[in-house]
Amino acid sequence: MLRTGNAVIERSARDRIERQETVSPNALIVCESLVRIYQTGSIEVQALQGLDLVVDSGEMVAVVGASGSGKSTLLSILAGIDAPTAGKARVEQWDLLAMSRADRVRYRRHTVGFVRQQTSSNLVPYLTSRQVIDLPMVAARRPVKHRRDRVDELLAALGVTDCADRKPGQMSGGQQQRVAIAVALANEPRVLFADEPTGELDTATSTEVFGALREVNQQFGVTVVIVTHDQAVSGQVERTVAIRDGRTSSEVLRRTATNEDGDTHVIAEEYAVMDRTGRVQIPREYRDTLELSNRVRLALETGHVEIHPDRSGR
Ligand SMILES: Nc1ncnc2c1ncn2[C@@H]1O[C@H](COP(=O)(O)OP(=O)(O)OP(=O)(O)O)[C@@H](O)[C@H]1O
Repeated sequence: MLRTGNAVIERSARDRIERQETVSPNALIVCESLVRIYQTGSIEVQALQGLDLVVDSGEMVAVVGASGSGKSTLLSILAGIDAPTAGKARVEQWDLLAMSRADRVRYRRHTVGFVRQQTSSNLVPYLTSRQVIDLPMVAARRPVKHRRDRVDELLAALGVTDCADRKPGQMSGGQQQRVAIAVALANEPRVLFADEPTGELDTATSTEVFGALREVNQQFGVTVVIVTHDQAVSGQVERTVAIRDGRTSSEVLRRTATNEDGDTHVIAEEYAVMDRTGRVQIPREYRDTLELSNRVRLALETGHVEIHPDRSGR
């Protein structure tokens, strides 16, 4: 019981310590209670309403959610394109709420890479692949020899060496997206963000582009965060984070297990996401099935918590 002022203080200190411990030391991206409000005239839209997310260094994560749930807003904030209204957002050592304009330029140039859905908007119509991959390195004032070697390395890693001297109009959609990934990786960012990178592509080409993202994740150790509607894509990453109404609502974790006969299979488990204050969203189908409404009874059992419908009749 927290009756006295001192006890309350003790508890908040403990909560703070527990909070620090819950963020893994390997965390590269940390969002806590992140809020983004857009104001258009007198209308206010809360695109992010207290979103929590942690992504570890080297992870490949898919972010899914209905249209308007806040996925693109989240990615724009993390990529340094948009600024949050409140909350906490950290990528590597950068605090995204307290960056100066110069910091933001440095952050976008060196820490993150971004691939957009529209294949055409990632590239420049009159530049060849070699020239467009070189551009971010010219902006970062990298030496000529380094630039030349890095272009060759990226073209080879993404399987588009044969497209080195072609312009976007001379390449397929899949080839254009692979060159776009190379452009995003030119300055060796820690994180690659991709907003619906396979949205304009057919299934076979989507698989090819997704394979390229996986390849760079493994080969270069770059952390990859993909916003997608594509079930095939989200089903192939180890972690899928679902956003609903501007908050993270659930996560699916996948792992490979081997049975007694030595056969391997993928196990996917869905988890609800609990926020910093202990709030958990119960899926609608569970609420409907058990007729859970505004009041439920909680019971702490050994190793789990039970939620019961309110049968008090009041
Ligand atoms: N610049 C803006 N001005 C006003 N409202 C905006 C702006 N950008 C996004 N919104 C609103 O914020 C909410 C979240 O939008 P967002 O684009 O992040 O969702 P999304 O999940 O990426 O959707 P989609 O899958 O359709 O791209 C929506 O209600 C949207 O209308």
